[in-house]
Amino acid sequence: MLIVADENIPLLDSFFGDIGDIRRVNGRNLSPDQVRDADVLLVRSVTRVDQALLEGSRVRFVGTATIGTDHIDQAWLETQGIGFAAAPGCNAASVAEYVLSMLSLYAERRGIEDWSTLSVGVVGVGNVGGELARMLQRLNFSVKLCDPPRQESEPEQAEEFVPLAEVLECDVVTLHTPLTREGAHATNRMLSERELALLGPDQLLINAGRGEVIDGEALLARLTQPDAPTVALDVWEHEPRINPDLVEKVWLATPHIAGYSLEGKVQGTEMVYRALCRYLGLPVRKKSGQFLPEPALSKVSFTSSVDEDEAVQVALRACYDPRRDDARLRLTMAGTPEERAQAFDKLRRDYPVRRECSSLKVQLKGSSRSIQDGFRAIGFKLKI
Ligand SMILES: NC(=O)c1ccc[n+]([C@@H]2O[C@H](COP(=O)([O-])OP(=O)(O)OC[C@H]3O[C@@H](n4cnc5c(N)ncnc54)[C@H](O)[C@@H]3O)[C@@H](O)[C@H]2O)c1
Ligand SMILES: O=C(O)[C@H](O)[C@H](O)COP(=O)(O)O
Repeated sequence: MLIVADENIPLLDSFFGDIGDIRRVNGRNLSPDQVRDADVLLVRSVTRVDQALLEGSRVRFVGTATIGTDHIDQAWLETQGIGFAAAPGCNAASVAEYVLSMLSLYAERRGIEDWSTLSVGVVGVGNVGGELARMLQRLNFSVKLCDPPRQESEPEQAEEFVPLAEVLECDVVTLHTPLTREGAHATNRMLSERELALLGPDQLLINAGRGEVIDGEALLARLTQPDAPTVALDVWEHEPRINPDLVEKVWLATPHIAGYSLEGKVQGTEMVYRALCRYLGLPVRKKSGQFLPEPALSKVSFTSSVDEDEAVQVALRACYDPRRDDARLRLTMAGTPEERAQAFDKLRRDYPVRRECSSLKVQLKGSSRSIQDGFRAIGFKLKI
């Protein structure tokens, strides 16, 4: 069996080595010739999988080691009887930690002592937005949720949700919707000139969903106005050819790495492996946990005199501080458009190992119940 796989999927040999021969490819430029003789195709978000790529090939199963599926023409795969699996939720904790770090940095930037006084609006309350909202609620933030598809399909939970306009009143608005172009709740350019005009200078807008959910031109125009909101973007229109003018105007700019914790990536591989085993009728023998190395930072300890919020944020930023990724991206902005696009992909391909908060043991001497709850909310392991 031939498995053609994106070279950026980690642990290909460990998970798939005994299922078939693996051919590693650059997912960004995959051509029909490279997949024609494959039985299985494993991709990440940068490969468009559709009729143009697969027609006439031997491919019977496609897996994407990602949460997002907007790069896959699932309807066409179905018409061809080609099996398909994604990795829902694999990197949800990683994205939630990215957002929490943003909140910590934003509170500091604004001189806000207690970060939980910021109100947070979550748009798209699925695996990522749901996980984030749970963490925020346990950390005592006031949280508003916007998810019209869920509001409609879960009438018993309907009062949990508010309209987009109400969420846009929060101190922080964070986007976690998929990219959809059709239907009553299509998200393509969901935030355009009109919605962006509702945001003011004391607000932070974060996009960690898909770039096209915000109209980039409208955002750039809004950011040139004196009363513009603060903006943090992880995802961009036209990746990897992102707009350097937008990077310049954005507060924190990262190259689509919010979900790039090692745990998130390895769980993505594991979920696709499990789905392929099911498809082929093979036993599932491997788990992501067996391949995760000891983290470089495995323990932190705090004394009893520590301030609760400060301790949680120190530990959080020790695991992930987006300013490093922002600095790396800005350094690539000087080149030609082609050099910038290559640099964007290179930053993602060579991404340093980043571990989730769950990999860090926190020792708290003589701590209160509420400080323990704060750490637990984000998934740290506690040693009391
Ligand atoms: N930046 C990153 O690294 C990164 C990582 C993971 C996922 N993502 C993106 O985040 C998206 C969300 O991930 P998820 O795992 O939570 O997906 P999910 O499918 O579990 O949840 C998405 C939620 O968005 C809701 N939604 C759809 N249209 C909406 C609209 N118009 N307004 C408000 N809500 C709407 C859906 O009802 C659903 O509840 C993915 O589709 C992917 O594109 C980005
Ligand atoms: O959809 C996802 O899971 C994320 O956006 C993911 O982090 C994308 O990573 P990529 O496949 O582009 O490496």
